[in-house]
Amino acid sequence: MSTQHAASGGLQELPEILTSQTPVADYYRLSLQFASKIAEAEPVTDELLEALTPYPRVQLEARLLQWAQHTPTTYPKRNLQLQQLLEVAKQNNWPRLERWGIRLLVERAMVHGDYMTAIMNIQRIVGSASAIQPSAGVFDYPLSRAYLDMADAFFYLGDAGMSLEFCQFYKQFLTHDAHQMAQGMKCEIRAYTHNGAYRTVWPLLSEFNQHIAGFGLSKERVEAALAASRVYLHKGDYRLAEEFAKEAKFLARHNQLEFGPWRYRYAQLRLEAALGRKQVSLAREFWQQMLNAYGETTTVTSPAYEHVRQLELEATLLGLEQNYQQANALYRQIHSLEHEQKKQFRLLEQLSAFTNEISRQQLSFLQLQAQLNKSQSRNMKYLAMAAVLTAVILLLMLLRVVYLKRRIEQNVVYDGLTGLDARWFALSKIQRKLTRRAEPGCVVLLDIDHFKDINRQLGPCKADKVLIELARFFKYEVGTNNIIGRYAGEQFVFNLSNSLLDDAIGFVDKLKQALAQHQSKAAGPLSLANVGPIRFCAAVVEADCKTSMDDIMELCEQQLKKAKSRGRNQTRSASLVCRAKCQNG
Ligand SMILES: Nc1nc2c(ncn2[C@@H]2O[C@H](COP(=O)(O)OP(=O)(O)OP(=O)(O)O)[C@@H](O)[C@H]2O)c(=O)[nH]1
Repeated sequence: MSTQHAASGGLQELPEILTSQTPVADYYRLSLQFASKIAEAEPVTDELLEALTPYPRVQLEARLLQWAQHTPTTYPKRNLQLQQLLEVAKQNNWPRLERWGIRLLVERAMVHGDYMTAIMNIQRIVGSASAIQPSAGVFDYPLSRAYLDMADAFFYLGDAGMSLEFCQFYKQFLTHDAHQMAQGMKCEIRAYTHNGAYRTVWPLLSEFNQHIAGFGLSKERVEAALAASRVYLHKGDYRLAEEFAKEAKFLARHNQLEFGPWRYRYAQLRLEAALGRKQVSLAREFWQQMLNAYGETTTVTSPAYEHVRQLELEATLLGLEQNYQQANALYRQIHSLEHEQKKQFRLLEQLSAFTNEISRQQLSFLQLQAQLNKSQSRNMKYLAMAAVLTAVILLLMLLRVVYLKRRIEQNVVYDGLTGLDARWFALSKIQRKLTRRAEPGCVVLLDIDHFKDINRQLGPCKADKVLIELARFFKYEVGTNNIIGRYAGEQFVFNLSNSLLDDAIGFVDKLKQALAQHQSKAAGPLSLANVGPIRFCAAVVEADCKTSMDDIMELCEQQLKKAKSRGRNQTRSASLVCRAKCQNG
């Protein structure tokens, strides 16, 4: 177990905090104490756990450590305890502690040969493990480590194919890490050897040798020799298997690496080679060496698996020694253990079939959902397009309606040819002006002389333009303070506010002169330049607020008729003013 712990990292930088009497200082002091406990591998005491009560995350870390420190004699009872700690980590969203707890659970399950539990728990972290470095620490569960554990669990469970897959996952993880690559290769060699795929094993073994030679990995050289020995054993070449086991022993001794687990491994390989060659006494010797080495070591990867292997080897040995009774007893034991494992394996198969079915259904559901989403989005697209199109059509229709309404309004309110106010509109405005004012004003009705001749001379279209130009001219002269409208064909009506009768007659005279001048200046395309002098007769009627528009216009028409009867270019006037005071409004 590593002696480094993150909690001690920042402590040297914060001496004041450590000496102060604040809750934060307490926290750091206790963290320090906790870190030193890990470093010295002292048991986490209940007192320490109690002292850590105000700091639940640190306390949970200490609880996990305490769990890990206990010898796994009461598995799986204590397993439940660990599950509870994991639940706390999960509820508080402390993912690293959760992963570390799962790792402890997996390690314990592997030791007890409970490979299925191990596999199921590793699956729990695969989605959440973020740390991938092999050095991510013992207080976490890096994904690379999880894959290797998965490969081991499947191998010991007897599924070398699945094991191989996880070896390859593991190998692909950190290709730049020489040790990890070597471990991945070993993992693959083990699976291929188990499956008897020697054609694949040999090149892989030589690749492994090249790899470790390139990095000077002396430990791995021992491993390579052990792996080669295992391959030859599987092939039935016991002599070469013995040679490579001896080579492994030599390399380990040469590199001062001869420690328990390896002594156990090469003794086991030599025992198997001796059994293969039916060298009974030699096999018994290696058997003893193997047992001695096993006693020295506590770090055999999977004690449960090794236990079965040992039983198998011992049974074979006893068989060769013709001690059939004991051999049979051992075989029965192996059979029941294997039966247990097979049960586990079958359960696992059922589980994976079940999870595969779920994944398949999930997949088809997702595909269906994707299709639905696709067609839904396509429908939505069409719907949106139709909505936009309808909106555009409606908008265009609305604009058309507004336009037509305005046209209708304009035709009603304004004269369509000249743009002046229509007769009724002009008269009602003039009436309003008159009634609003106290002073009388004048209304003028004028009629263009001999317009019939202009029509005849120019034709109706050009005569229209003459009318338009005349309207523009009169509007300009009358000014914006007064109202002017088209009364009928070539007749115009306008008012002169605040003008007495004489002023209005004067204005009409000036208007006649101005028209003559205007026409004389007119040139080019202007229609006024193309006709003879235009003159008009006018009727000027003075009125006030009391007179009705009908009376005014009736008088205007009478006066106009009189003017015409006198010839052309005449003006006639009359007054409807009673000379009494008008009331405003
Ligand atoms: N081009 C055109 N001619 C119009 C329009 N309205 C009326 N007229 C013409 O104006 C002429 C009016 O004829 P009359 O009422 O006899 O009057 P006039 O020819 O001006 O003769 P007096 O008014 O008696 O001098 C007719 O020929 C109408 O066709 C119009 O909007 N456009």
